Amino acid sequence: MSTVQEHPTPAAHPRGATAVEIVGAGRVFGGRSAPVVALEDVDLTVAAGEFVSLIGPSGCGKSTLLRLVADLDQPTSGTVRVFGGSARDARLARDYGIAFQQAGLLPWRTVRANVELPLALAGTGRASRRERADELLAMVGLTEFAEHHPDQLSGGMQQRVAIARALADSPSLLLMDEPFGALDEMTREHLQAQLLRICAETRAAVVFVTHSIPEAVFLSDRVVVMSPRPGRIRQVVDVTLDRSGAATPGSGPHDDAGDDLRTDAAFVAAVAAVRTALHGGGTGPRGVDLR
Ligand SMILES: Nc1ncnc2c1ncn2[C@@H]1O[C@H](COP(=O)(O)OP(=O)(O)OP(=O)(O)O)[C@@H](O)[C@H]1O
Repeated sequence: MSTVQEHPTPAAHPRGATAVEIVGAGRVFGGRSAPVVALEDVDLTVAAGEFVSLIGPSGCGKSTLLRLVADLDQPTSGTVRVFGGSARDARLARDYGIAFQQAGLLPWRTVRANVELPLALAGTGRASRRERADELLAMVGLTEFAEHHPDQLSGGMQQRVAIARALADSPSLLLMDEPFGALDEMTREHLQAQLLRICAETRAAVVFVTHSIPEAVFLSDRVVVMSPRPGRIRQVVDVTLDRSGAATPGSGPHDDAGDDLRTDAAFVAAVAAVRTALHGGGTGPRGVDLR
């Protein structure tokens, strides 16, 4: 099993301990005649190293919120700060890695060259780039496909390449929009466990959009439950699980999928808490301590 241990763990980000700070953010699409209020008055702070998932009904603004953080779109009201600066500065400084629903690979580059791209942009030398890309391709199970081109891979395989690319430069922040949505269940659980391990090693903060309640609970320190359009934060569920087992490399081929955690009573209770919040039951305790 490949790990990312030989890459240095980044110290706390030089520009501050808060990865993302969103204050009063709104996004209205369209003209005055038929405006679509995608987001309204969203406040959210993600600490450095924190894993936060966004969950909510289709069209509630999850992707829009992530795009504001990535500086792929701008809020019509409120502010978005990333590591204390503007979202634009963070984009230009390549402070974050992104893995979105569409893999977005460059079709003329090989799989390995796609994974190497963030490192090439950062000026990393050829040998180090190759070593890192091969390590990540092993992690996502695509070693044999390093010399292939994206159109020779299935959609799920392309998505795994995109995840490897997002991790290549060990970013302090990962922005992920349903990155595992197209994968079969076994691969999905394997990559969830790998992602936990990577986050434990690199202390990267993650903002993760998903439709899967178990996935959100398995991965997250906090699950942000959004309401139907106009998207607002309905409830934040704090999830306190002991993930040390799931985040530690195992010795067997299948013992890294966090199976123990997923069958734990505390995990099941957290899933129920998020489900209740999603269905509108926001009257319970804000924090759910399940240790
Ligand atoms: N570029 C755009 N122009 C107009 N409307 C948009 C645009 N992007 C998003 N919207 C609208 O904003 C709302 C939120 O969309 P968004 O994609 O953020 O939702 P989502 O929660 O990510 O949905 P899903 O779970 O289905 O991916 C939707 O009503 C969508 O139609």
